Amino acid sequence: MPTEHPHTYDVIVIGAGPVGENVADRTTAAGLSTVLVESELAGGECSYWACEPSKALLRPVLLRADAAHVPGLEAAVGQPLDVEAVLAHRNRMSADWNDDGQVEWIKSAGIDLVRGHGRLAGEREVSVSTPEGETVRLRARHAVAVCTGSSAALPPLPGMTELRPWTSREATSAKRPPQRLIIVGAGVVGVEMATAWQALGSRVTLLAREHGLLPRHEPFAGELVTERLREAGADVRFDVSVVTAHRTGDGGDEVRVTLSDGEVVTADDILFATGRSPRSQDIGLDTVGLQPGDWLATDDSLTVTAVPGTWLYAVGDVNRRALFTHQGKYQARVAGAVIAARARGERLDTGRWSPHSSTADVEAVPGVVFTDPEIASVGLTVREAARAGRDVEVVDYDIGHLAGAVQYRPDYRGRARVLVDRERQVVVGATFAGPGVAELLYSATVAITGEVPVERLWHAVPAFPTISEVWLRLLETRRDS
Ligand SMILES: Cc1cc2nc3c(=O)[nH]c(=O)nc-3n(C[C@H](O)[C@H](O)[C@H](O)COP(=O)(O)OP(=O)(O)OC[C@H]3O[C@@H](n4cnc5c(N)ncnc54)[C@H](O)[C@@H]3O)c2cc1C
Ligand SMILES: NC(=O)c1ccc[n+]([C@@H]2O[C@H](COP(=O)([O-])OP(=O)(O)OC[C@H]3O[C@@H](n4cnc5c(N)ncnc54)[C@H](O)[C@@H]3O)[C@@H](O)[C@H]2O)c1
Repeated sequence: MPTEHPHTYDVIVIGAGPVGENVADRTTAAGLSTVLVESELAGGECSYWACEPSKALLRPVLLRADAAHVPGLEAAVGQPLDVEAVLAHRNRMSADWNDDGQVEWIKSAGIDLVRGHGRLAGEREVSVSTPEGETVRLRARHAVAVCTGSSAALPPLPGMTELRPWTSREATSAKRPPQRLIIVGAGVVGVEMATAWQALGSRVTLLAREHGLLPRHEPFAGELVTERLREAGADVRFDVSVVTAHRTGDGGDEVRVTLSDGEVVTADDILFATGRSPRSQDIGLDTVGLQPGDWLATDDSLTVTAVPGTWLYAVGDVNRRALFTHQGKYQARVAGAVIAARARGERLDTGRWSPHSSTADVEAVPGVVFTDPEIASVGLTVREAARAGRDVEVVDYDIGHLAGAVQYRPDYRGRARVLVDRERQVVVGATFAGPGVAELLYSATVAITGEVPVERLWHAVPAFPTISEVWLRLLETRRDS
């Protein structure tokens, strides 16, 4: 039976992933009473089945790939990885799938937490089905923020239940490496998990329906990752899709996949890394006139524009603007400021790059793919610039020519590209592909969001001998071309 009197808060946040937690933090800091509703583990996908465990699996792999090529270290790192130790580290970095630490933080920030499945129940109302079988009704004075994230999207193949495929959840939490692993999908999850499990002892077959890996990146990024994956022993195939997939053998312990080119591939497990779906199927969208299962479109203030009254917000993966933790947390800071301003009756400041406008998740989304080599990108690619009709200069440089790169790893292979807006003379896109480039990305992000004139970049002098000298070489290449 529903309880009689709804609990009233200024703000209700559905979903205590990294994004929901940050919305709640900002609204609480602004003096608004806030409740978080969480159906699984506070901390969300990122903490337990995405960023944290995947990077914990990859860090030893990438460090070893670098160290194995540094003179004097080959022998020291020549042994196979200690798989048990890597998996134990992964478990620790996932807090052993226990959210006590997060709950403690939520309490210490002055935020209330209600455990259970939250659903919108009309304007400013949320009903929560608790694990105890009760229904708790919540009412918001000002805002409801939907921060329910995304889950793995599986292709519509027959027999999926019997196939028992891995999604990103199993790929990041598996207790041991399968002997053979088929991975379907050439995006970020596919290539990162191929890199990790191949190094941890699985024989990986990576199936791309595109003609290359990482189709949303500059083509050279996917080419370098393909080269290294093949050197590591992975079977990387392009232009193929799965026609049928089923389990065979004793107890169904073998997966048998027929491909569009007629080939048959077998393995112990199969991972579908084929994109994401919004977690919006069962959150009461129909009670506010929206379609269950849809992504929640917002304007730059993160307000769901299809619902009148500026009380409903969608923040993080569920709005599909930029599916990254850091970008969702950026949106959370903006949404928190917007909710607080509206609650105080203030006018919003919604110009580009202003406190109430989520601008960077359109103009300058940084992302690192933690493969060997790392791929770090922000802003436009050449393909995106062409699609948007932007007139850009494209400047390329071979990072392997840098003294800093050779110091880093004598066999360094890598490439950098920046796109310069011809009219405004500012950088609008950058991609770095090579070992150790992840930490370069912030410099490019500052150049783009700060709209730093290219001529001024000559005065930003990179230290010798570092990989950052790539900035100087890119400027010289542009000047001399
Ligand atoms: C394998 C993998 C690796 C990744 N690595 C990175 C990385 O290195 N860096 C990076 O920036 N991004 C990475 N991402 C993306 C990142 O995980 C997401 O962008 C991020 O988790 C989105 O945060 P969120 O809070 O919007 O959603 P989520 O993290 O999905 O959290 C949503 C929360 O809402 C809860 N919830 C859902 N429905 C309800 C409901 N009805 N009631 C109550 N609670 C509900 C869920 O239980 C969950 O806790 C990775 C993704 C994957 C799949
Ligand atoms: N390091 C990071 O920051 C990181 C790591 C992992 C994931 N992520 C985020 O998570 C998001 C999801 O990643 P993802 O790799 O699942 O999705 P994605 O959209 O990046 O890639 C999906 C891939 O699957 C392919 N695909 C889709 N349907 C298919 C089908 N039916 N058959 C064969 N191939 C199919 C696509 O062509 C594409 O190559 C990313 O957009 C990224 O923002 C970030």
